[in-house]
Amino acid sequence: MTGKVIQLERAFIYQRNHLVLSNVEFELNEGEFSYLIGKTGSGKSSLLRVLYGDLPLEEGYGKVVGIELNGMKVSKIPTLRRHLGIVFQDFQLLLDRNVEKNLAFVLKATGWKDKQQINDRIDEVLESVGMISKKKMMPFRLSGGEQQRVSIARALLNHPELILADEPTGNLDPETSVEIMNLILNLSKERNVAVLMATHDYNIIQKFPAKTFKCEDGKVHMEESSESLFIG
Ligand SMILES: Nc1ncnc2c1ncn2[C@@H]1O[C@H](COP(=O)(O)OP(=O)(O)OP(=O)(O)O)[C@@H](O)[C@H]1O
Repeated sequence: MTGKVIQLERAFIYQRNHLVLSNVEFELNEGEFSYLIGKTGSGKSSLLRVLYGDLPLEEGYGKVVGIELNGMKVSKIPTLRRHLGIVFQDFQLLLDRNVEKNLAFVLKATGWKDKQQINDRIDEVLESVGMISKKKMMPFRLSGGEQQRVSIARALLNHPELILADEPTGNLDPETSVEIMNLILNLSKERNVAVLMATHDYNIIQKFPAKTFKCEDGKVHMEESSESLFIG
């Protein structure tokens, strides 16, 4: 490892034929927490999608958790995803099964076979997000904050080096957003997991200042200071 979990050099990011971001130079270090901000449509989700292999990197160089994005074969995507945790605004839990089975599904899909190891790992991640008592609950019986805790637990299952979070507090009230931020920041610190979190939530950034990248006018640049932030 180079100590970098994300490296993009002269990267061009497209949605179909539409150029979204050009000449992107971007690096994130091991264990580092950072924000990705910018107005609606500025390219935050597109950048994250390139990083988790959901959009191809067509031009430039890219490496995420040690895996090169250039010309990455579809068959390599599961390997990339095993080293990553992804957290979405709308949680994306499977609604037809309980919390435990949601997590077991991911472990089985990523090659875990031993029942005892699967159970133990599920208990560990649920403990770490304070949700062990809700293991048998169906997702629709949980609050938004609880569902997001489960989705963070799911992201932790395979000991990721990097968590990519796309507006993880976007569907939560302000108080619950602060709880979820505390959880993400503590997990990042305790486990040395890097986080890149796209957000529109100015209150959260003010409350928890951190390194901030901004998508603007088809470019990504680092914000010098949180005082100059403007989020559309
Ligand atoms: N599937 C798609 N096909 C074509 N263009 C798309 C597609 N998805 C997004 N775009 C375009 O790409 C640009 C960047 O969108 P993107 O979703 O990355 O922005 P964003 O910063 O994440 O916005 P938001 O904050 O609203 O989520 C926009 O111009 C959008 O219209």
